[in-house]
Amino acid sequence: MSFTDKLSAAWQSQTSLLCVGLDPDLSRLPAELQSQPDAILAFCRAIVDATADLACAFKPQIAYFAALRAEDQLEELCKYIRSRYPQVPLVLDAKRGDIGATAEQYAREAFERYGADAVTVNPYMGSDSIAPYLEWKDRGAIVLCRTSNPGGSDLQFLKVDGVPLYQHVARLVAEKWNTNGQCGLVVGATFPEELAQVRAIVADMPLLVPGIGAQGGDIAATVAAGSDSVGAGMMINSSRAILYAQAQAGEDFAAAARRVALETRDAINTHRKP
Ligand SMILES: O=c1ccn([C@@H]2O[C@H](COP(=O)(O)O)[C@@H](O)[C@H]2O)c(=O)[nH]1
Repeated sequence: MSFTDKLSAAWQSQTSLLCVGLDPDLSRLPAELQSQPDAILAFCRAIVDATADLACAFKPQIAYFAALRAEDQLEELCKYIRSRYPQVPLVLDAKRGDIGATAEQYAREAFERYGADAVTVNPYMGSDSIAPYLEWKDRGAIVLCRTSNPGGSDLQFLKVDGVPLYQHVARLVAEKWNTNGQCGLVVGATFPEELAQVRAIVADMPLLVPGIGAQGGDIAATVAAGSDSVGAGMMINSSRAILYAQAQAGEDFAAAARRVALETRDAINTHRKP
C-alpha cells in the first residue's frame, strides 16, 4: 500500500491526526531503563505499544539514535512498528538533502534499511536532489516548507518575486515534484497563518505539522488552519510532551505517555470539522 493510502486509512481507522514523535534522549529515560544495553529500543517500544491505537503515524527522528550510535536499535524499532502496527505509517525524520548520487543512498537508507513509508527531505538543493526519493513510487517524500523553529524565517520568509520562499516551495512540490502523489510538506504548528497559506496552495496534500506540545503551538489554530477538505490532512506531531510526560500516582512512564497522547488526540479531534 502506498504511503498516502496508508495515511488516509490511518486517519480514518485510528480517528486520529496525532503523530507520535520518537526522540529518545538517554538522560531523560526512566532510571530503571538507563542501564539496560538496549535502553533506547526498550523505551521506544513501550511508547509505541502505549500509543499505537491513538496515532496516525510514528516519527522517529534519526539524530537521536545516531548520536547514541543506536542505529541498530532504530532498525529494530522500525521492524517492530512495521510488524506489530502495520496500519500506522512510519515517517523517518532525517531531513536529508544532497546531490542525486548521494540522495540515492539516503533514499535506500530510509526505505530499505529502515523500511520507512516516508522520509523528510530538504528542498534547498533542488529537483535533482529530490528525484531519487521519487523513484520509490509508493513511498513518501515530505519536504521542509515552513519549519516550526523561529530561525526558519531567516530564509523561508525571504521574498522572491514578491512571494515568500516557503510559498514557492509549496507550489513547486504541488505542481512539479509530486509526480507519484506521494509528496507531503513540513509546516510548523507555531505558524498557523502560514499553515493556512500552504493549505490553500496545495489542496489536500498531507502535511507533517510539528510544533504543538513542547514548542507551544496552539492545537485549535493548527486544526483550523491546516485541515484538508475532509477535516484530516495532517500528521500533527508531538514528541517530548508525550515521551517525557510527568507520571501521576500509579502511572509508569508508558501510562503517562498514553494519557498525554490520548489528551492530545482528543484535543485535536474536538476542533475537527466532520
Ligand atoms: O519544522 C520542524 C521539523 C521537524 N521538527 C521535528 O519534530 C519534532 C518535534 O519535537 P517536540 O518535542 O514535539 O518539539 C523533533 O523531532 C524535531 O526535530 C520540528 O520540530 N520542526
